[in-house]
Amino acid sequence: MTTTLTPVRAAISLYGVSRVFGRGPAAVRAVDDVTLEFPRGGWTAVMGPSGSGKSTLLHCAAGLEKVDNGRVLLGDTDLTAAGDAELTALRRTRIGFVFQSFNLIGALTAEQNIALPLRLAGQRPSRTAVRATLDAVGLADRARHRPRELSGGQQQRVAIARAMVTRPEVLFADEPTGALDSTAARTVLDLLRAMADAGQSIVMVTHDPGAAARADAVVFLRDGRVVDRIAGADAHRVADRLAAWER
Ligand SMILES: Nc1ncnc2c1ncn2[C@@H]1O[C@H](COP(=O)(O)OP(=O)(O)OP(=O)(O)O)[C@@H](O)[C@H]1O
Repeated sequence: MTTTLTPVRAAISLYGVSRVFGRGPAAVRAVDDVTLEFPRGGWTAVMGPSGSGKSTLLHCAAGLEKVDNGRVLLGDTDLTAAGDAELTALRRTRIGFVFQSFNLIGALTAEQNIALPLRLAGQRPSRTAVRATLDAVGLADRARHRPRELSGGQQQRVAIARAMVTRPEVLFADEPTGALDSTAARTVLDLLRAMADAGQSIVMVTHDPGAAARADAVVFLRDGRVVDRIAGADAHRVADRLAAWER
């Protein structure tokens, strides 16, 4: 008999994941028994009414937040079984995270911001590698600029480059276009689309049906639970579906 190993299909798998804030009658089940796979090489958007648990789910999936119940797997690595040191190492090398507010370090140039995760992971960043990452987000000519000398859209692209410099298996983005005007948002979404087309796994929380429609699939949350999933939908269909769950 031959044994074949089944390749892990999902970039991130959640099994029965719950995250509860507070205790007793005041307890909030921000994520409530969620079982969900984010496919490898796919771009998934997470939508839902305000307070439905999107950010908490994203943080649990990225190992930024402990879960109260269930398991989170990155590929076949169990994040929920990892100790703090292992989790820190995983977050630095195998996971990238982009925030709505960019979170760049103001005193550092674009290329220094991008090199930071490599330094934190104990590597000596090569200037060529850092410049290549900056080039990939269309900002080769902004290497020496500090965040305040960049537009919001450029800052977010530096933040994406910083998240990507370690070649993470999954890029998580929490409202990456939430602070951008529509032109800058489109540039950032074009970049994410190109990355997904090149095989990058992306999980993105957004309120914007237009942004969600650029993803391959949209997962809808309500009261901490997954209530719906659609694929290949345009912005109108995403907006209609979101409105239905907001009622
Ligand atoms: N640290 C915390 N302590 C207590 N309650 C929290 C905490 N973080 C989130 N919550 C609660 O958990 C629920 C889900 O919050 P979460 O931020 O995940 O929702 P969201 O869908 O991302 O919301 P929004 O769209 O408004 O950003 C909310 O009821 C929120 O008040």
